Amino acid sequence: MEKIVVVTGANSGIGLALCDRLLSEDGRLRLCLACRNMKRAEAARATLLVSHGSARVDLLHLDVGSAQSVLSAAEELKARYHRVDFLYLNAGIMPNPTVDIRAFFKGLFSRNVINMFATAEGLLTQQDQLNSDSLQEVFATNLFGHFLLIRELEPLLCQPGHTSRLVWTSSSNARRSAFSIQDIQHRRGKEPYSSSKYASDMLSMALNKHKNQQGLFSSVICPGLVMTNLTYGILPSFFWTLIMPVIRGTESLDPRAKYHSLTSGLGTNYTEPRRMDLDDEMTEVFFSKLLELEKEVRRNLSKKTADSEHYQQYLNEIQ
Ligand SMILES: NC(=O)C1=CN([C@@H]2O[C@H](COP(=O)(O)OP(=O)(O)OC[C@H]3O[C@@H](n4cnc5c(N)ncnc54)[C@H](OP(=O)(O)O)[C@@H]3O)[C@@H](O)[C@H]2O)C=CC1
Ligand SMILES: CC(C)=CCC[C@@H](C)[C@H]1CC[C@H]2C3=C(CC[C@]12C)[C@@]1(C)CCC(=O)[C@@H](C)[C@@H]1CC3
Repeated sequence: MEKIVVVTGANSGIGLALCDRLLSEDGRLRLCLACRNMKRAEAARATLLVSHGSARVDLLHLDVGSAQSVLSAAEELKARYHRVDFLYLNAGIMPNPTVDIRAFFKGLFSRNVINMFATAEGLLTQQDQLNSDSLQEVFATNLFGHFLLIRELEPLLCQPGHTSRLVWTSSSNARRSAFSIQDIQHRRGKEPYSSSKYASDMLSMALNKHKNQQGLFSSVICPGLVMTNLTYGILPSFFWTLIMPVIRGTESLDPRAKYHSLTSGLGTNYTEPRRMDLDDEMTEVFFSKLLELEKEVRRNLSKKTADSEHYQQYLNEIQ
């Protein structure tokens, strides 16, 4: 049977490489590239078709950082497909990253050096902002937009007698201490990326608890440090070329494990499951907070739509 695979943030970096790999593994699948920029999505499709000429590659406009766009994209998916077998929740941002150079050199001569290179703990901060739904942009993009998408796609993901999979592109930068259950959007901190990735680890576990009975399974992977637009936003490419041979200590289906992609000292690539630092009770509280926030975002959207309809009606009347 033809498998339907949807990948968010599929037009570059890890998402595009993943699509290429998926098509190499199974030429019969139907791939949907869900991207916010259709020009880039078309270019990605063209690239994929060069090496997989007969592949079925669809495009979908999806900005995971906008609740309205997520709802429209979900409607479109429901109109196009009867089922989604794999949903890769890959789109992600790390805006305005700053590297703490002092902490880097301090860490270089400490016992924590390997952990520092693998997780960037204590090295990276970002500057976040509010998006058009008044949510923190990193939380909205890396986590909440994907959560809303899953909720909207439940009819395609939870089908009797059928199994569907969610795969989150998380990170070894996900850290419990960067996340606060009192501040799930990370409004007050300086590590929104780390917080959002920890939140996706928790959400994956919560979804397994709540949705496994309905045939929906979620897992988390960490691709390790990969040279993409995201990393080029941290440091320029020539710098990475210089330090990459030294620091390519990469990370990557047990619901409590994160699948880390790693490279040994001899350059052999392998994956290793590692247990995530998750707390059952906090995960449940987080899940209910997301459901509450979902209601609020939906209420605000309906109000916005009603307001613009009234305004349109008013304009029609005065014309
Ligand atoms: N590179 C690395 O070392 C690591 C990356 N990751 C994770 O991997 C994932 C992919 O990142 P990576 O490939 O590195 O970086 P890229 O910047 O190359 O890819 C990110 C993708 O997400 C898309 N995207 C960003 N914001 C949105 C949005 N609002 N709606 C839809 N799509 C969006 C981008 O689209 P556009 O081109 O339009 O910006 C792009 O296609 C991210 O979740 C990242 O956190 C995890 C661990 C390590
Ligand atoms: C300033 C100098 C000389 C070196 C700085 C190196 C760091 C910029 C670099 C070391 C470990 C890296 C790392 C990431 C970003 C860049 C580093 C901090 C990530 C946080 C990138 C995104 C991810 O999701 C993680 C898996 C990466 C972990 C390692």
